[in-house]
Amino acid sequence: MVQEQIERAAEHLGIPRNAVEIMKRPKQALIVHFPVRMDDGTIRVFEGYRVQHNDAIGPTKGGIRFHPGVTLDEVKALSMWMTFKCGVAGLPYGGAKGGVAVDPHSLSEGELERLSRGYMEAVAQVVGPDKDIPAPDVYTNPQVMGWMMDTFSRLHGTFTPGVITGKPVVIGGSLGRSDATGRGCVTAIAEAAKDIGLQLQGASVAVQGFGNAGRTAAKLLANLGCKVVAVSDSKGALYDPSGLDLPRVIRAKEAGNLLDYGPQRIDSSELLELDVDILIPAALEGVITGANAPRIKARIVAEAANGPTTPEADRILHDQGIMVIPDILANSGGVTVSYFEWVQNLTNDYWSEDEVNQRLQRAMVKAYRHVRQTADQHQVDLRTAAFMIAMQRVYEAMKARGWV
Ligand SMILES: NC(=O)C1=CN([C@@H]2O[C@H](COP(=O)(O)OP(=O)(O)OC[C@H]3O[C@@H](n4cnc5c(N)ncnc54)[C@H](O)[C@@H]3O)[C@@H](O)[C@H]2O)C=CC1
Ligand SMILES: O=C(O)CCC(=O)C(=O)O
Repeated sequence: MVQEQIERAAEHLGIPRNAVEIMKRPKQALIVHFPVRMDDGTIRVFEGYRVQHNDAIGPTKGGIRFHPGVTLDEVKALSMWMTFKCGVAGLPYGGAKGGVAVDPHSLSEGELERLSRGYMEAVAQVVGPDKDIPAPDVYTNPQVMGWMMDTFSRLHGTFTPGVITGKPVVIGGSLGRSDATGRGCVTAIAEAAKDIGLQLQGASVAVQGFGNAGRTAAKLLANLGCKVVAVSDSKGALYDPSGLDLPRVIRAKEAGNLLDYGPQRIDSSELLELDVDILIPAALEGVITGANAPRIKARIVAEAANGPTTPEADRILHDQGIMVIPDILANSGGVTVSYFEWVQNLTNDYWSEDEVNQRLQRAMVKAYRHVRQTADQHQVDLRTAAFMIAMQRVYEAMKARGWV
């Protein structure tokens, strides 16, 4: 998918073929196997990855995913999206990603801590505050970042908060980071809504995935007057055309099962095809495909998730006049505030939540407007425009460094 997206953007850019070829592959991929002692005394060996795609612009950056479906190929693609996300957001970073194939929900707290520390110890040689800076992704959270920061700091004998972002605030995390991905996504949606004349007051919203990204996006859109009619997680989906009671949904999710909200349930696959104004895929890749895209009715699809739409589906949505705010723009609020966290760690100067949110707002509006203007100028969709901006920047950095 990402290689096809690169090729599509390259058609509109005058950059040399060798530069495109460099961007189509990650620079390096580390595969590690590390032992973790389980609570019953046995040892399990886990396979983990850290893939660094391109570091022309600066140190690489990107989250760590703990999910049973993680593969090396998936992590490679996610590392590539990170380079272009940082490029479109104008951050001084290249892209990377990490992952372990594991179901963290099947582990005890102690096992999860040993897994997190074991992974960091295994990849410590390739990460660092001026090398590669991890962060949270699916099924990892501030506590996991805290354990990893501690392990790295102990290995180096120096308190090193800048090695990882998304940490608990008390050990150098940034205020506003937990909400940043959803908040940034909502800013992009608000800009897009203005462009197509959609009133957010009363607009209907469906959100696939009710974690860090999806839950915050739902909450903030509800604050803006939208009606959140459907949400889902890995266990199933809720739908109420008159609007879900979000605080009650959140309570059900926090108590262990989203579906305990009530009988307003639908099949998870139906959520994407609901007649809503705004659809937010906020779970995993490849959920909007050539098969279901013709039935998607939303006016705006805002990709909080990475890679939710296949290139074939992209073409179909475009032909249907549906506005897709691409992942590398829509979810770039997370890495933008991660960058703010890293700056705060390196300077020891800590900002208020208001300051973080205001800077995020400015960054998102600027990135969105730049993408929109490029799309209009070249008569391309927003994803192609976002890739064009990012690829041009990466190319210029590679040229300035004498790589091409
Ligand atoms: N956390 C962050 O800062 C960022 C996350 N993202 C992307 O956002 C997406 C979600 O990540 P997070 O919210 O961080 O993860 P999370 O672990 O906080 O939440 C994931 C959510 O997706 C749900 N889910 C899993 N499988 C599902 C399925 N088949 N159908 C419906 N829901 C399903 C889970 O139940 C959970 O509610 C991912 O694609 C991630 O790469 C992108 C940028 C930054
Ligand atoms: O916050 C970060 O550094 C990266 C988050 C991430 O993994 C993503 O944007 O997909």
